[in-house]
Amino acid sequence: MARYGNTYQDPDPAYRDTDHPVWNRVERFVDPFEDTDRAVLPKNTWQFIAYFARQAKWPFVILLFVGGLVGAVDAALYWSVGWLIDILDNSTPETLLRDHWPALLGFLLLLLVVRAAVMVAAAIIEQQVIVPRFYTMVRWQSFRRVIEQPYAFFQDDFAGRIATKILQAGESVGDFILTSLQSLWSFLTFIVLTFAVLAALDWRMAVVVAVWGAGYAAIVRYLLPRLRAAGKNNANERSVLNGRLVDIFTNILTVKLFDTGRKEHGDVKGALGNYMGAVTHLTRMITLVRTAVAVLNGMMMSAVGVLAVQGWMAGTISTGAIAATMGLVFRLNQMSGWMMFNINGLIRAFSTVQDAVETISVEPKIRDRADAVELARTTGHIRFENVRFNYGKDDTRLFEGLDLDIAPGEKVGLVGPSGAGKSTIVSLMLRLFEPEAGRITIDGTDIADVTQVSLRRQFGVVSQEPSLLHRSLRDNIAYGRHGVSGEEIEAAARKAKAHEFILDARDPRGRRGYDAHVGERGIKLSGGQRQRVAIARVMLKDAPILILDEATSALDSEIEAAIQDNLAELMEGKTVVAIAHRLSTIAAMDRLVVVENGRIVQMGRHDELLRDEDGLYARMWTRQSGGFLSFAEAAE
Ligand SMILES: Nc1ncnc2c1ncn2[C@@H]1O[C@H](COP(=O)(O)OP(=O)(O)OP(=O)(O)O)[C@@H](O)[C@H]1O
Repeated sequence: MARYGNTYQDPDPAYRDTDHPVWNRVERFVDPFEDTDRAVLPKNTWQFIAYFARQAKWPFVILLFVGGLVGAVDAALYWSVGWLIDILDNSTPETLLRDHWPALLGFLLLLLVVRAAVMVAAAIIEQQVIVPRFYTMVRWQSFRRVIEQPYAFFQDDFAGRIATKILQAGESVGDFILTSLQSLWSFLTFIVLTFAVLAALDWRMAVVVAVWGAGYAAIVRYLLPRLRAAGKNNANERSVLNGRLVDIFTNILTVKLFDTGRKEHGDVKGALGNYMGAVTHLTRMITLVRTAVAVLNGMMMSAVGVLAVQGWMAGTISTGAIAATMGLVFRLNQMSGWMMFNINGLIRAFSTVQDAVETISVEPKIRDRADAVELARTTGHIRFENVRFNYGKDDTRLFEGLDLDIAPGEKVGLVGPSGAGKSTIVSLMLRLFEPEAGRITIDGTDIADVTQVSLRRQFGVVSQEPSLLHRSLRDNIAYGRHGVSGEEIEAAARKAKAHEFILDARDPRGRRGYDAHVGERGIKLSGGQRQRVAIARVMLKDAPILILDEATSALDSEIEAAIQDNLAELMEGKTVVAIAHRLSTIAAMDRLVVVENGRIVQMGRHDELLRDEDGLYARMWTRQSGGFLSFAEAAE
């Protein structure tokens, strides 16, 4: 029987040929879904890069070797041209093959086999191992750390920005190492070999190359930190712009309804302008670099050329040696121009990693303790003991010495004006935030001593605006419990009065009923329909504590009445904490807790509270019922 909920989804069948016997042989070098037990990734950018590089050590060691060989083969080719010219000069068609066939064969092999083998090895490691697998490994491990961040972390950042950081981390770490090992390393090898060849011919030419190398290093050294700073600015402005665009499109309804003055045009223009400014700053640096390199290279090539011709005239350098020398320095010129782009790419990749590290390697403010225990199914006895809490604001305290004891199976309604702290009480129970002082216990165990997963297993939460994931309705309901059957999902949907509308559902891609997808590119559900799906999800979860945060606010009275019986069944034997502005929906609870400005000002049953006519509850009740609605009516 099919089971649903929290199951790993196999890759799309279209990508199954990734299990190819030949390709896989090399691709298996890196296991993208392996992980270490390190809780927080390194905060230092270099250490962050090294941390991942170590996990794919062998491909990178091979690449280091191959990168060096690329430079050596390149130098050998130019040197061979000179050698070829000299032996042609000194041979006749009759003697050429007879005297030089082994060397000529070697040259042919260099061209035909060695060069190709080195190139293919580099391509395989880069394209088959690093790009698909190593990138995925970095992204996977980054995602796993970020998802462990507490709720507040996600409230303080844009969802799109966090997602981008995870994606970018993979490619930037990979690109940085690839560029260093391939381009930079083979370039350095080439310079050293060129220097050696020229030194053997004429020490003055070697000095020219050494001076050129120092000049090149000076340009890099002077402009590198500046380029780096400009690159970081660039990445920041880009993500601000991206965040702003995503924010606008996420809140498009508000923008459509309120932004009549086209304020968003101005804001986007501002962000685009800043981004362009940062880009301009960066590109100016790049132009300066290119100019400096062009001038320096021109001087180097002319000097070596003059010295080489002088040597030929003096009879110390052969024609072939001139050809080899000029070939080497022309190649150096070509490489150095292109290396600047690579160095620029290297810096850009580094600053992107730096930027991503600031999001990915943050120490989570709330973490399971090392000795955290699994909380077994509780009876739902919740206690707040002398809890002090604010939302990181120094001046105001929301809760100061809050005490609250909710007995197992008790049904408690939290009541109070907007902003009183009702939702915060619930958030603290769920450990979405942590108290500054005091403690919260469930069945006598401090919730700070248990794993967050086992704590949240105790709770079924239906909130005012339940969010549904962009998946099928079935998966959304099955999200409540791992491995449920289709029948159980349907039974829960029936109880939550969701079954009927689900049967009629059809998403834009033609999937119907429980298979229809919800969300941005799926079917659009009304607030009430979403709440019913969320109620079905919680019914399946069957947790001992039920939190109803305005759980039925979006339902019309008819539907509400229809699911009320099932809600009563759902609440049976469970501890319930309900928040509702519509007091009539919670008037029948065992106890009402009235909160005002973070303090509990009244507690008792509905009728008891009404007796205190000047009390906050009686005043709120009178206002809502217009003074006409009796408790008997409300409790019906
Ligand atoms: N994430 C947050 N960061 C900072 N302050 C917050 C945060 N959430 C709530 N607050 C503040 O804490 C106070 C209590 O908010 P809370 O949401 O608990 O009130 P509430 O009684 O549930 O209100 P409502 O009935 O309007 O939902 C409010 O002043 C609110 O502005």
